[in-house]
Amino acid sequence: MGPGVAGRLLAARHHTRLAALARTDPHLVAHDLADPTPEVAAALAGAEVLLTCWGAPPLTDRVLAAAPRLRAVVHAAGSVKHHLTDACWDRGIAVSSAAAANALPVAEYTLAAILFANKRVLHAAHRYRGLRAPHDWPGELAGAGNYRRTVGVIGASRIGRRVIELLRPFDLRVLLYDPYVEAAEATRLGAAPVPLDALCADSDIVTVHAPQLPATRHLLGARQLALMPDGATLVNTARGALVDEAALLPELVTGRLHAVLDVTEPDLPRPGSPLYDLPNVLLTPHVAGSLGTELHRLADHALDELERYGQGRPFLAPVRREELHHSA
Ligand SMILES: NC(=O)c1ccc[n+]([C@@H]2O[C@H](COP(=O)([O-])OP(=O)(O)OC[C@H]3O[C@@H](n4cnc5c(N)ncnc54)[C@H](O)[C@@H]3O)[C@@H](O)[C@H]2O)c1
Ligand SMILES: O=C(O)[C@H](O)COP(=O)(O)O
Repeated sequence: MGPGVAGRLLAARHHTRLAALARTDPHLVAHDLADPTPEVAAALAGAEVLLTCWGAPPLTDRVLAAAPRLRAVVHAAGSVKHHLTDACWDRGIAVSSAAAANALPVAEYTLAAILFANKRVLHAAHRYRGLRAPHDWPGELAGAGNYRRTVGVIGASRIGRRVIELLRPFDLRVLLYDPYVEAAEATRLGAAPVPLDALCADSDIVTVHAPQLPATRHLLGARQLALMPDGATLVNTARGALVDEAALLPELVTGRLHAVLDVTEPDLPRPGSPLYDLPNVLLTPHVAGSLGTELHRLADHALDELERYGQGRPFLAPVRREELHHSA
């Protein structure tokens, strides 16, 4: 685990818990691979479990060769794609990640974005700031409200599924586009399965939850964006690359569309990008899933998994080899 990340991720109680775990099971060790001291190399040689996170160096063939006793890897973050290789599965090493735990905060952010978009909160706040006298108040905001509005969810991923779940109590129609999900499964989740173009044309809010893959680059391109109704909102908490930003910008600059963007491409828009100032855009710096206490959620999840491993129980959130190749 990288030292900076460990500092943000592990609260004092986690260090205490980790130390207690290591005491109860002498084979359970967690060390900082970023600091290749002889002591760490020796620890690696005896390590049965590794705890990794963002910022940790990838478990290359060299690291794996230096850890002959390694039986399990617990990744206290999302996708393991940039941290592990097939070699882990070839060696039968059990892998767990906190991607499922990370899904809830992102889904919560999305729910908040959807509700605020429907209530036209951004728009109202912007107008309110410019008011000089009460009689300037714009009155009813046309198109505002939840009643009978439609949310289009792209991707029945871990996060997409949680979003659909969180939307259940509201008076909203939910559409789902996911080429890998059967219609019956979409219906069971509580969403109507539709093709991508139909989702864009029929949704007041389009929210993106697919992984970044070659096939999903610019999934929302000029055609899909043009299909979105006037005044519709795009919510992107997935990856900037899924949306063709060059096609999105004019739609935002004219005010035809609104957007809530936690991710962009690159993640921090270039200096001077209109995204920073447009009144119809809410821009956040990739924080939907990993802000403050949410990092502690990931640490708690990872320590639960370490504890289960120590007790000889299977992981709650095992990662299949296929996720290396299909996940974000
Ligand atoms: N903003 C944040 O803080 C934050 C945090 C965590 C994850 N993310 C991002 O959110 C997205 C979802 O993450 P996840 O862990 O839920 O993903 P995931 O790994 O669960 O997604 C896999 C699923 O996506 C669906 N999918 C695959 N290709 C698709 C396509 N072409 N169109 C529609 N659906 C498709 C399939 O159902 C597949 O099972 C990812 O892009 C991830 O990087 C962002
Ligand atoms: O934005 C994200 O996807 C989360 O911060 C998790 O990232 P990761 O999947 O690359 O760990």
